[in-house]
Amino acid sequence: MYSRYIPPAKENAPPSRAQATPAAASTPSSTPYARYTPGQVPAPAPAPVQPPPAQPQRIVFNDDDFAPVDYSQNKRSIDDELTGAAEDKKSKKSRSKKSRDETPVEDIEEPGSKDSKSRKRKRADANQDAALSKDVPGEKDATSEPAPEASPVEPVAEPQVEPPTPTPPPAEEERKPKREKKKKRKQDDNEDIEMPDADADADDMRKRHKSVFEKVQKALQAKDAAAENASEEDEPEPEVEHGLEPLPQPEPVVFDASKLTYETLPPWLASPIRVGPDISRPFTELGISSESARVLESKGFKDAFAVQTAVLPLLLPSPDRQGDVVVAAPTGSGKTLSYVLPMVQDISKGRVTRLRALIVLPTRDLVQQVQQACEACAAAFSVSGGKKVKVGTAMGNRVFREEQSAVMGEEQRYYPRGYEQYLQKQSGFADPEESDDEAEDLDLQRTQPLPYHVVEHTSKVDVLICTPGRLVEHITKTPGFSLDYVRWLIVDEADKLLAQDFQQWLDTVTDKLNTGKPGARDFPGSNKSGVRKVILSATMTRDISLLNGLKLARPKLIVVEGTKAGEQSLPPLLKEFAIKVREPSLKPLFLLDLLNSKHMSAVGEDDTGKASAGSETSSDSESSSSESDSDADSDSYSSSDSSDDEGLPQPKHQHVPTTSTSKPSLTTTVLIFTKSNEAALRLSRLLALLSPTLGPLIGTLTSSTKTSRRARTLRAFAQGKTRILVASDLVSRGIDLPDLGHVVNYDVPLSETSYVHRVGRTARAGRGGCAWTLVEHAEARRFWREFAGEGKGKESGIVRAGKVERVRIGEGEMEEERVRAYEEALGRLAREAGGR
Ligand SMILES: Nc1ncnc2c1ncn2[C@@H]1O[C@H](COP(=O)(O)OP(=O)(O)OP(=O)(O)O)[C@@H](O)[C@H]1O
Repeated sequence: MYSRYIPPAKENAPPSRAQATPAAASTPSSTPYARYTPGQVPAPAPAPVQPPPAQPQRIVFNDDDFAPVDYSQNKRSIDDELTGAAEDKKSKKSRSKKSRDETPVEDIEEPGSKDSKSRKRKRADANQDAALSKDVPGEKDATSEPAPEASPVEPVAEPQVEPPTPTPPPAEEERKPKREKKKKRKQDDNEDIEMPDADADADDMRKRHKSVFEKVQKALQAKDAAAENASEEDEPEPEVEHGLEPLPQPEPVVFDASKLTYETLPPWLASPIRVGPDISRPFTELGISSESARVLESKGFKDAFAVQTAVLPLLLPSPDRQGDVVVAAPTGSGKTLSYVLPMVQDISKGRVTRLRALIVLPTRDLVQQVQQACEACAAAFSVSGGKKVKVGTAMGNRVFREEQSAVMGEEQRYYPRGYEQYLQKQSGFADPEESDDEAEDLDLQRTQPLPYHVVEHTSKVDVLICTPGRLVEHITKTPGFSLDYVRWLIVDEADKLLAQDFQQWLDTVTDKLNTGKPGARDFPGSNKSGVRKVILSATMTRDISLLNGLKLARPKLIVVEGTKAGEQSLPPLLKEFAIKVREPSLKPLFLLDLLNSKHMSAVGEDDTGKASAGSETSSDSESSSSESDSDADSDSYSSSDSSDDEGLPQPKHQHVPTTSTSKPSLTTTVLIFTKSNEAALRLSRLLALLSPTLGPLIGTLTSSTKTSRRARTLRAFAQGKTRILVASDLVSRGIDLPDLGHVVNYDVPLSETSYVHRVGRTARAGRGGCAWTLVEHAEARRFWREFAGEGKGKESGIVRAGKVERVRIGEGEMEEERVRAYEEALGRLAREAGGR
């Protein structure tokens, strides 16, 4: 349909395909616009077009397309004088004629002729111009190869143009009548103009005018008729419209690399409910009974924190139809209580124990931690006459059968029909039509029913706190485990849980929640119907594709001020420091120097309420170590070096004997992060070898440590028996270590998110805290740009109150004696590792 060529409709239309330079024409990706004729107004740049390859000879100039304006040349000049109406047609005609005149001449030109050379030079210049013009689409294609035609002197053969026979059809016989017609018209015109008698001029002129008017009128009528005919046809011929327009091309695929912005997010994400970080209200003002509030106060929860003040009213029963809630609030801001309180209060109003709430968390340690918060709240609501909410866990820390028994109970119920079905199933003759859900459960049944009885399964817990993998196992393998009564789905550390689809847990859970089976969560017409979903994180994703999987209903986003969904906000009282490690091979010694420095004294709050590092005058109540070990306080290494204990720590070299026999020097608690389990185990052993005084204070937490041992280690740390925890990233999320003073990034974390969660283990619940990062030379650029948000091309998305301070530890050369002791310790470590 595109083999037919239509001359350009406009003055500045691009030159024809047949006029294209040879190189341009021979380039497969070249366009019909590669040729540019100097002196013409450059055509507006069309889109790149893939031309029909090597078909210029088949291009036909069809006079019929211009039938309505078919006058002779001299006739048109008269028309021009008389009427402007014919102006357009005239110019079209003259252009088309010009185009027709040019094309065959060029096509049959002798390659070596002078005219040909000059024309080719012009064409080469034009091509160069076109190549330089960035606005011409396809210019790359036309000029990407060192085109020989670009040379102004070299004649170039026109490979696609067979010289003498440019347009074989239409046949000569068809052309003849046209030529004869033309000749005849010319004769008629000449007769009109050349009148022999001069006296008859005026008369002639009138006649001529009349004749011209008539012809114009006829032409216009003919044109109208043609237009009418054309519109009556089903589909107008596209070529009439196209001319030299680009051939239709598929839309280029454009990959949208743009990030979602607040403008492109759905309204609930774009316009969150913002909460000031300092807002606080008594729990009683938020719908918690005074008896319950008293119990909460006795457990240390006097007033609601900012996030709780905002979230509680949305989750506690209200006359409005309530929707789901997404919470983005910094680490340690009290997110756990914000969902546990309303959830437990709601469940405590029931009587029967059913599985009514699921809390999904990424690690076992977090499961245990949230379990404690739930138990505290369960106790608080049971005093005000409510049901004592039963809380269970499923995290894979015990054998599955044991966990099943802890979560689900069994009892024998007299039910002859069900027993019959059971027997049929056992013998393999069950009628699938007849089997009901109960019978399906029999598949999974473990206990033999008594005659005419069925084993009935009942939930032993109201709230199940679980890891996603174990939850899926119970859904698929535990008899009677059902989500039909689940009214609360809580996903804490949501960005992690959504990004890593553990056993496709979310699909499995949402499928089970949307079964359409009538369940106790459905109260027609009630605002309590359905499942309330609460999604939380300190580093909440705003990736819609991830959030979509949650199938949220009428969601609201709560953002604690200073945090944006998608951004990472640090606690306001956190102080951050970076220590340059001049000799990476001696990095453990730098760590040891830090641990033994005055910077590691208790972290408290100065008069201004700001956290202070290295302060000897910090409040005792802020330091677990000061409560638990007064001997260590009085004799501490730091207390002997308290000259500048206010404000920021000053760079100072501490000389620490590696075989010190003095009493434990640490008056605070420290959590040290390494890059792997292996690194954590090695480092804690090395520290103990290098500093025997610190040895008894060191604990290790890795994902390869048994859960029970991890729990013991965390308990010992909470009790102040150990003061240094060396850990892998396992505990970087969510873990709440009471009054942790310092976090040390021994290894620089892999991501911003990891940095935020690691350092967020300190400066929690409105307290101060310090984060230290040991930075080797090779890591400095990345650290300052990505994490500290300083220097060239700063990229950090971390929102912080202050700046990361530079601190120097261990000025000058390391003493030889220390280095030797370090090498010995390394050797011993290697021997121990080899002997294992
Ligand atoms: N109203 C309150 N009054 C006093 N302490 C509170 C209150 N709410 C929470 N806390 C304490 O604040 C600490 C941090 O709370 P929580 O663990 O819920 O923080 P989080 O926002 O979940 O932090 P992360 O994002 O690190 O998990 C806990 O020790 C908790 O007991």
